[in-house]
Amino acid sequence: MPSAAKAKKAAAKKGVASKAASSKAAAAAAPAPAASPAEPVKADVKLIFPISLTARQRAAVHTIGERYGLPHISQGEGAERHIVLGPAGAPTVVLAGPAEVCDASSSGRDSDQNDGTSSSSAGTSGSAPPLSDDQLVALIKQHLKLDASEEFSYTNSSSHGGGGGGGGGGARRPAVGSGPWRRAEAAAAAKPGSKGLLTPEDFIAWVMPLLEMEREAEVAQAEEALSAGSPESAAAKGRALLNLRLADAEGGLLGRTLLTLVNNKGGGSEPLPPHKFSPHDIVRLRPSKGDGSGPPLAEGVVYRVRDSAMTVAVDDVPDEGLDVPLRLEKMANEVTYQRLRAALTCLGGEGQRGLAAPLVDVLFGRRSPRFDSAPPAWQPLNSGLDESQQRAVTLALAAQDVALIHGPPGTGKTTAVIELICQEVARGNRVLACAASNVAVDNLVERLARQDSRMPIVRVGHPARLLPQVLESSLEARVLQSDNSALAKDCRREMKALNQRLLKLVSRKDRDERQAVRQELRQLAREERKRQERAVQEVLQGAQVVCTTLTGVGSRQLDRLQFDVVVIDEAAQALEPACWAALLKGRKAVLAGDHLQLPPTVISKAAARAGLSRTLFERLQDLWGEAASEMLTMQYRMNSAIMEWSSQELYGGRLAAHASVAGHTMAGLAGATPEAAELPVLLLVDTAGCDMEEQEEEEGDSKWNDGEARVVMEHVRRLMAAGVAAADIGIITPYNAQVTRLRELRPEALAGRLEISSVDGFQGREKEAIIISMVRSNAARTVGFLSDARRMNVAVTRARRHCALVCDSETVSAGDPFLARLLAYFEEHGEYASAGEYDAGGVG
Ligand SMILES: Nc1ncnc2c1ncn2[C@@H]1O[C@H](COP(=O)(O)OP(=O)(O)OP(=O)(O)O)[C@@H](O)[C@H]1O
Repeated sequence: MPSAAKAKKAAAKKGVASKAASSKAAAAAAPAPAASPAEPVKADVKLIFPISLTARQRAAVHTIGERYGLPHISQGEGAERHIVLGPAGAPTVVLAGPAEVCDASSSGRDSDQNDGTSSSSAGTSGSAPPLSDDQLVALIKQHLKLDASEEFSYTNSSSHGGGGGGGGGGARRPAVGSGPWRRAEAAAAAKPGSKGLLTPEDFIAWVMPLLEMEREAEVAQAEEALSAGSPESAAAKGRALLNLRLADAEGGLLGRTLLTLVNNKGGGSEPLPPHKFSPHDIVRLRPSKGDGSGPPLAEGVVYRVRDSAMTVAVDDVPDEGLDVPLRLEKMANEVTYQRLRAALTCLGGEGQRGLAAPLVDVLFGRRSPRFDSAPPAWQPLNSGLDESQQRAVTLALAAQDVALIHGPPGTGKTTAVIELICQEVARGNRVLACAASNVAVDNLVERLARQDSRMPIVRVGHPARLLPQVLESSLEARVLQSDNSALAKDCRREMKALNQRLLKLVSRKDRDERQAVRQELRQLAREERKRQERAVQEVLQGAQVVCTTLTGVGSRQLDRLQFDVVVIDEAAQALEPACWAALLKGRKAVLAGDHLQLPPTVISKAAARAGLSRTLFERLQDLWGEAASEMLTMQYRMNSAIMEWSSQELYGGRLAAHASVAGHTMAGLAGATPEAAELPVLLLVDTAGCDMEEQEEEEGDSKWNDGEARVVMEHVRRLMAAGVAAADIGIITPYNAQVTRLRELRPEALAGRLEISSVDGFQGREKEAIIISMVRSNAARTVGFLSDARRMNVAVTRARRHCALVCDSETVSAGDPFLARLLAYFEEHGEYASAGEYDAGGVG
């Protein structure tokens, strides 16, 4: 290693390692507030906390707010994100960092941790050193004048219930262990008269304008890209594809036609230009030439995207106009907003909440969650369920209104959800199983079918949006198999014959017969509609599990259906209004998710700032916390060195690695060569001082970094030389422009195997080896949205055996304390390499 790089490494190590050590100590102290309620306090100041709080500390501050009845919100985005605790109109106290504790606290604790930072108004500056847990507690007690002897101890939620028939409890029943039931009641008691709680009416009044802002932002984004500029600029933004040729049109997707479009250049063999289309997008097809103002040739849904072809499912194929160069445009999806508004209107009308009325009360904190008094007896169908998964299923089965399953990465929340659904079905209950994304819903359908092939499942959704392997369970496929559907088909056949006859009845003398045929046609049309509707209703009524996306719940077909249980998987990725469409259909709700992974996408920055991206899952964690939730703690993906960073930084050190994965390394992979033994579990490739600066797009604000992209590809070569298959490697970068750059550098032969994607594209997935390209390298030390802890949590925890971080340590460490701790962790527990050596091909 060149000496300059060594010096940089030493300096960087000194700076970040000490922070990592303090973070570890903080995690060990883990001051989540005790769950029991306290007298509401009347604070005469409001506190603004520094952004350097760990995610767990932030969660603790919110819980303290809940506990003492104090307003508490997160404000700002990225580097500006901070928490405000206390009444809105009160004078502000900006908390700077550890020094303040020593200046102002009478406790005198933690003086050894004081690093001399000014306590004045460094405020939300990211440069303030992190507060330890003790310091955070001391500051809160001091400023809010809380009882100094008040204990804030980390509470363990694992004490309620056992699996496989153990556990259980009830609102009036002495809890098993400390049990969630009593905590729920007590927490409810701390909210006398529900004062200060959000009502459904408040929520609707607050969220409707935010949804409108979001709709406008989405429409503006689509329209601006398509009409404000030239078609070429829409294409440059990835929202239009120009000069396409129709290569194929095939029927068969349950009545739709699949149009396959290819690049007109090079006779259709060239790849499509870079674009932002993905399966399920709503699209419009028109001639490539022209200003795009006339009616489109067709509208449809993207069915499949390949490097060199895009397949679109359309309801109606135009008779002509498809033989010219074509343009495909990506549209805004207005239907989603109509459905969200309809669900909220229903929530707003007390009389319209039906069997969900008690649930609504619990979800708005007016009543505490209730649990069965007798322990639920159940025998796991999946005999491999671990203890925390069994506890989660027990809790959800015992719940009468709501239960939350918090599943950190790889801990098997979907596994627990599948077991729960099977158990509910075995009890004769009807289940509505949802998730925000189609992929997540299809995953549920597939895994349910695997668990019990005879389970009557129906997947509701546009066939173009479903994975081929679940088409058989789709509503349309099931409807086609029904008797009523066959009768409807007969009606259509007869109508066709009558229409042909009608065409021939043109003379005056045929008038009476014409009228009779028309009359018959009307009757047949009515009959056909009735049969179709009956077929749909019969299939849906007969299904014990209906699976659909949260948006799909708003479809007309599900209008009158009600369920015993509504299960929402990946709930932390769903907007709260989207959840309501599903929740209003059930008596009880079970939400599984991880609010410490990626939040839902919100396009409008203003709406996100105002709180639209705060999910119901997060809100319920704050409202009921451990009273109604179970955290899964055993993960089945990561080597423990990878897991430990995430566990300490975000999950209070509570994650454990299952023995089957705790020590697995690249050397243990099938096909690994002796070089694989040299691959560390954690690797930091540092570009500091290597002249690898970030660059920015002219249109749009994405960024890329050529130097990093080369280093990443060099590391791919090193992994492959060690016998790692390209399909076992994933490259993650937070910036779309870097995704494009990396794909350009990817050897053609690896195109279908070496996956390169944004963090969002990898959520819920895993690879044996993950390489993260962080891109940011600038003199101003700005890191932008890299500092979002949830994004980085998802990126790192996709890796099973090896995780490599490629970044400029000077920019990244200086830009954000959370990232500084991440780098320190990698250095301390992994290996360090200079990108200079890497770029020259000198490593490995
Ligand atoms: N009890 C168990 N024993 C063995 N393997 C398990 C167990 N539970 C889950 N797994 C495995 O761990 C992996 C992750 O499980 P699952 O997809 O249910 O987790 P998840 O929490 O939903 O994941 P993610 O955080 O990625 O969304 C799967 O391969 C699953 O088969």
